[in-house]
Amino acid sequence: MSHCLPLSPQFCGDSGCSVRSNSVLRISECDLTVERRAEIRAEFQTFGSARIVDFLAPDVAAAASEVLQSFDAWSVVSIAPDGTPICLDWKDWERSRPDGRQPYSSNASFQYLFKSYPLVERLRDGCATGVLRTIAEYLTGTRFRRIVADATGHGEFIHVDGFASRFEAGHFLTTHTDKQPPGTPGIRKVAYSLNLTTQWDNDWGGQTAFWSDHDPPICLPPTYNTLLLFAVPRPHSVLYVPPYARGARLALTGWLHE
Ligand SMILES: O=C(O)CCC(=O)C(=O)O
Ligand SMILES: [Fe+2]
Repeated sequence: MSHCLPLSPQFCGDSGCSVRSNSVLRISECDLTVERRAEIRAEFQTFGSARIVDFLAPDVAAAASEVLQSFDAWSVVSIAPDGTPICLDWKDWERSRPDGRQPYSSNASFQYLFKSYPLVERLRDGCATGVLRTIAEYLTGTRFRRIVADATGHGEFIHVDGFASRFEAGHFLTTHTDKQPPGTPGIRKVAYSLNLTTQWDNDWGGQTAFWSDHDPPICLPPTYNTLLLFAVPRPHSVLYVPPYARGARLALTGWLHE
């Protein structure tokens, strides 16, 4: 996946997005029993993926969901016909492509179209604010890395990146493995996706699908406040959100690097 380039603080673009941020993150590590942690690890080791429900404290998840719902600093990301990644402010995208739900046609086998916000980059350049900043600090901190190391049986992770995504009608992400783009730091070992959509209809697409030559596909609906972890590389996609979908699929996604 491509990501928008970091901006300098004067160009943050989300200065209007002041949010309450005093909630203290009380997250799964303390809440998960030893048995539950062992179950999650066994699930990950058997299936290459695991889900942790009720991941964020309820007030934190609700605040983040609300902020992302009314967020304005999205870029539309996609791949241009010549194969170059696109990352355009969503308003410019709509101006330049009045039917913005239609992706560029491309000969490439990989294509995507959705709204993205480079949360961890914004944390680093000092632009992330409010509850999103709090969560970004948590996701890049040692505690989250320890939880994921425990849940997956991996060794220590050295680096975490992440972005927020918003999939609306017409959006999708075709099959890819999350294999490391050349020149980026670390080695991706585990992908995470924390869903923050409060209400989602199964008929609205947006499921995370895992594909295999040998096993039946696995199709996971975006479940609110559930953290999905899966091993990298692994073929997966986010299914097309049809024109009749009335909601937006909101998630925080990224990778833990070894
Ligand atoms: O949001 C998801 O479920 C997965 C997203 C994904 O695969 C990606 O951004 O690379
Ligand atoms: Fe992916």
